[in-house]
Order: sequence, then C-alpha cells, then structure tokens
Amino acid sequence: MTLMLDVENARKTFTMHLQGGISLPVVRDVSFKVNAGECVVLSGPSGAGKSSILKMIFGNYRCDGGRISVRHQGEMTNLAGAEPRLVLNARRMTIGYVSQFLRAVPRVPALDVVAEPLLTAGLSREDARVRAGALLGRLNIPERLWSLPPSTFSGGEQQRVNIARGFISNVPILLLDEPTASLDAANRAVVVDLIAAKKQAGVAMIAIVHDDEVRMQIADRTVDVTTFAAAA
Ligand SMILES: Nc1ncnc2c1ncn2[C@@H]1O[C@H](COP(=O)(O)OP(=O)(O)OP(=O)(O)O)[C@@H](O)[C@H]1O
Repeated sequence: MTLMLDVENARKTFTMHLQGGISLPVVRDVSFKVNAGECVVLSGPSGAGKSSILKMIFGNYRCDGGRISVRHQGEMTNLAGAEPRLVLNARRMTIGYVSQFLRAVPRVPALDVVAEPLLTAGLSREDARVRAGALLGRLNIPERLWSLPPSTFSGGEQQRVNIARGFISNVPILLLDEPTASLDAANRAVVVDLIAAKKQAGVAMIAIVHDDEVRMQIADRTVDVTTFAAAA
C-alpha cells in the first residue's frame, strides 16, 4: 500500500474582516490518510466542512494549523503553509480538483477545455484532442458541441465537460466535489466507471457525494467530518 495523502490535525477558522473580525471555526484536528487506489468519501451534514477540507488540501484555503502531506514526485511533501510555487507545482503534477462547476475561459471550445491538462503535461495538440474527444463522447456530449465554448451548455453538460477535464489528466490524487450532482442516471454510471478505472490505475481519491447509491459504489472508506467539528 502506498500512502498518497496524510492529513494530520489540520485546522481552519475563517475570520470575517467585514463583520468586525468575527472568528468562525469550521474544522479542527482533521486527520485521515488515503492510499493509492483508494476512494475515501467525506460524509456529514451540509455545513460540516467537507468542501472546506477539499479546498484546504488543494490549497485554496490556507490551514491555520496541522499538516497536509501529499506524495509529490515520490516524496511526502507538506503543502500546509507551503510556498505558492510548490502548491502550483503540486497542482500541475500531483493533485487534480473536480468541482461541481466549470470555470471555463470564455470562447475556448469544449474540446480544448478538456484537452488543456494534457497539453500542459506535454502531449501534442493532436493527441490531446483525440483523447479529449473520446472522453467527451463517453460522457455523452454530442460531437456537434465540441467546437463550441461550454458557457452556453446546460448545467449537466457543463458538469460533464468539467468531469472530462478533471479525469483526463494523469495526476495521482483527485479531489471530487459532488461530481455527479446534476447528472442523469446514465451519466452517473459513466462517472462511477471512470472512478473505478482511476482506482485500478492507483489514483487516490477524496470525494464528496450526496447520492447514497453512488457513495456505496465508489467508497472504500467513509470519513465522518462531524468528528472534526470545531464549534465549541
Ligand atoms: N470562504 C468562506 N468564508 C467564510 N465562511 C466559510 C467559507 N467557506 C466555508 N465557510 C463556512 O464553513 C462552513 C463549512 O462549509 P463547507 O462548504 O465546507 O461545508 P460542506 O460540509 O461542504 O457543506 P455542503 O454539504 O452544504 O456543501 C460553513 O458554515 C460555511 O459557511
């Protein structure tokens, strides 16, 4: 078993500067590990801090304490409090984040939105586009839409473009924030298959899923976030 992510006593408090500096403690003592090929699902009610934990791992939210170690280029590397350059490097090579919403650059065709992580990884434009098309097809995005920017797509289509962009890269750690939220049953099943393929490939995943059926299909373990509740 190869350890890929080790979260130790991570803590987050928001300080609301516009409300007289009120402190909003969200999570404390967050501790769990994820091995290669394993999918850990974060559970807990709305507001428990699940998305905040994913954002702390990805470096969108700064930790106020503790360690977030990821296997980056073969070494366990602490990203909590790391220099921005290291965090950006880890995002390019090690950690992918599939959020519920697509943040696409305006006017870029869907095919290129999906192909972009492969170009960054050094593939030729031609090869990257072929793989992007295959994945968009698998996610039931009709070919006539591939050359259009996704900004006019439906919510579910945009989410599938986002999933394709997240799953196309070969990063060894994937963070999945409600990847099936607005999908129909057929596309949910495709995403469950994509997750199974990533497990086979040894990718470590941390997921938030509200759909019980999807959770049962993908979770190797569940981590209950309420045990990290920070409110006294
Ligand atoms: N940027 C922020 N500034 C202030 N408070 C925040 C911020 N992000 C999250 N919070 C607060 O942290 C708490 C946890 O939010 P979070 O989104 O992590 O919960 P969640 O478990 O993912 O909820 P849900 O299932 O509804 O998405 C909430 O009370 C939220 O208001």
